[in-house]
Amino acid sequence: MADPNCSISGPLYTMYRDVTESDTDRTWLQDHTLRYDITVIPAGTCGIEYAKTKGHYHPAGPAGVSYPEMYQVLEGRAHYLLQRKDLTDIVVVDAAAGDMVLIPPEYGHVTINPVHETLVMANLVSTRFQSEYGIYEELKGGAYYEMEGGEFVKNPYYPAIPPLRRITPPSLEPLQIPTTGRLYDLIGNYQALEVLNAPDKFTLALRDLLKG
Ligand SMILES: O=P(O)(O)OC[C@H]1O[C@](O)(CO)[C@@H](O)[C@@H]1O
Repeated sequence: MADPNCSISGPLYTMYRDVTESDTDRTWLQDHTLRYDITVIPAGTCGIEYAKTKGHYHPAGPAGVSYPEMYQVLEGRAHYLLQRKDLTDIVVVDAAAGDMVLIPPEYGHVTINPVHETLVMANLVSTRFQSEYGIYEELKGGAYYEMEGGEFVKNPYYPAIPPLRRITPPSLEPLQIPTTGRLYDLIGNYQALEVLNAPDKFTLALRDLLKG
């Protein structure tokens, strides 16, 4: 957090791992090395900074491309603060209930709850890796902190970084991922979800995803 001594009553957020509606879905996810999770970030601030997740990067898979992740806002609003590993691009994606957001390879991510309403979001992600927290721990969070009222303040522990780009959720059409329904309903549709395990097969579409 921007203020390491800030305090908050109760947990900043809660993660429900490996959630399914049926054993059939659980088996399908396991067979395809995928996981569906739900995260709840209650409204609130720590000091004057909005509640958020800790932040992490994903490692590269065998083909050298790092694993993406797919989110959907179920309730509330989310700011997905995405930063390239080389810090040449830092983007905040403003997402509302129903929106799906894909975290592309090379980008670390923090999710911020920027409103006075509980944020509930779901994610689908490969189980073939462990999250990497190193940079976020060393540099005390993401490259920007979002303060009450919506101001983004540069994290002073970071070197010179580009200004923050603000975008709406990019279309997932180039990846042929249907985004009109529930993220959960993509379980069983490996054509849509293969990108989570094998991003190297989709490099072109992924490269341009955040171009805006
Ligand atoms: O691991 P962090 O940085 O706390 O982020 C939590 C987020 O990461 C995930 O565990 C998976 O990337 C999500 O379920 C959750 O929203």
